[in-house]
Amino acid sequence: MTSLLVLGGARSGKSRHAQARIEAVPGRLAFIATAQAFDAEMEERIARHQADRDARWTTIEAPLDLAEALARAAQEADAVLVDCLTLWLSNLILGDEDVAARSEELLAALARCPVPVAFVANEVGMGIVPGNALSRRFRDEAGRLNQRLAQEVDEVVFVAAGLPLALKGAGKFAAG
Ligand SMILES: Nc1nc2c(ncn2[C@@H]2O[C@H](COP(=O)(O)OP(=O)(O)OP(=O)(O)O)[C@@H](O)[C@H]2O)c(=O)[nH]1
Repeated sequence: MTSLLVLGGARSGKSRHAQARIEAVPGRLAFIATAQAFDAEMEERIARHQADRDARWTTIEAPLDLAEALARAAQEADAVLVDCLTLWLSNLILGDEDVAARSEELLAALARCPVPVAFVANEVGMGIVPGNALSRRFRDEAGRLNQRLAQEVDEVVFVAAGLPLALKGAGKFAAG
């Protein structure tokens, strides 16, 4: 089934773009959230996102077990949105997980996914080189993960200032 990767910076409109693309698919929709609410502001943000999704959506929260969540979501829904890969990567690094193994697991789950799936990820690393090793590792791993996903998916879009820029396979995702 076709797949989409939506890249962008913070508050670029990437989540909104990905949600709209998935909502164009008829039927039941699954939202896999990798975020965790650690404070009241994040709780409010999450509540706003939930209110923005209609009754077609179900939510699965998967801060670490993304491959398993994708396989499960694909059985219950006609299309799946994963938001976001970069936060998932951050959860893996902070949890001292094996990033390479987890990434391979995710790519295998994507290859087996029977329904359209869209991933949201941050384009990080366009600023100055971070001053500490952990941030530099995160930046490198995020770039690597985006490249891996971009190779595998049918369509890649970069969103800046709310505007989508086609990077690969324009319109191929969930067409027809
Ligand atoms: N745990 C949880 N997280 C959610 C839920 N809905 C959305 N999120 C998270 O909300 C985050 C995106 O929200 P924002 O931080 O407002 O968006 P942003 O990435 O800064 O901005 P955009 O580029 O406009 O998408 C993602 O990391 C999602 O995982 C939910 O139901 N549960």
